[in-house]
Amino acid sequence: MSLFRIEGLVKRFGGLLATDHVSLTVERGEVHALIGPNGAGKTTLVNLITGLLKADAGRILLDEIDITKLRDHQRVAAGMSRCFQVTRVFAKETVHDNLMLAAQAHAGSSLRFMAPRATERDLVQRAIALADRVGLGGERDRIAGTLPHGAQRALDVALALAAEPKLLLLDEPMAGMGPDESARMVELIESLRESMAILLIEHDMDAVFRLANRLTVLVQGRVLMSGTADEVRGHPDVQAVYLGTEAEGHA
Ligand SMILES: Nc1ncnc2c1ncn2[C@@H]1O[C@H](COP(=O)(O)OP(=O)(O)OP(=O)(O)O)[C@@H](O)[C@H]1O
Repeated sequence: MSLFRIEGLVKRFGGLLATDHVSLTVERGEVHALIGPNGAGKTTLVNLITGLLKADAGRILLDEIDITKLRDHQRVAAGMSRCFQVTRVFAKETVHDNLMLAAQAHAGSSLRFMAPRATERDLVQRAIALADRVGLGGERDRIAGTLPHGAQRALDVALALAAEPKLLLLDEPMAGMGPDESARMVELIESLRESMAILLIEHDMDAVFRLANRLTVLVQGRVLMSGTADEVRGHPDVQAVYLGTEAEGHA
């Protein structure tokens, strides 16, 4: 069974079908990229998945649990975590304190931690492990707002990992990055795929094609196709509406 399934999802804004009966699956261990030209409905779909928007029809299942009607924090508890285009890092706190807060929030919401209660030492260990996991082990005492942009995004990923997600949603993780920072983010995402499924929304097509096992192409709210990188690249409709000159450089 697929870890994550969207079935016939619909979202209307007045007369506009922003999400038009979208279905897709994400398997365990998969990086699944969602691509499409501007206005295709990627952001709307992400907001439906995370619970920021309510679907008009259809279902969303995570590990066989129907999460369609769950609130956003309940979806996180069910195993879905999101990284934001706008980072939620507390800029005036240290890297370590940011991670402590995230670990604490998860301990408070996780039944596993309830008995026995997570001790301060457990949380410190967890914060250290999270910093190491995203390559910020040497920066734990640094004030988060003084980190370079790429490192702040890595910290944002670590905050999402604190919830121990089964599915991680990465919404434009490379936005605003130069080539070196992008390359480091690709490595980081690569290192995560063994322990969780990833749904990646990203404009950087080099990164997308390097990372994704499968891609879903959205056009005008509809799924044009889902397939491997080669299948997507070779599909004439995709080339026409998306990878062609019409949308060069855009996602
Ligand atoms: N709250 C809203 N009210 C009305 N229309 C909306 C709303 N949100 C999005 N839309 C419309 O829905 C369509 C899909 O928008 P969406 O932002 O999901 O696309 P996108 O693929 O994320 O595009 P981009 O890459 O430009 O962010 C667009 O036509 C947009 O104008």
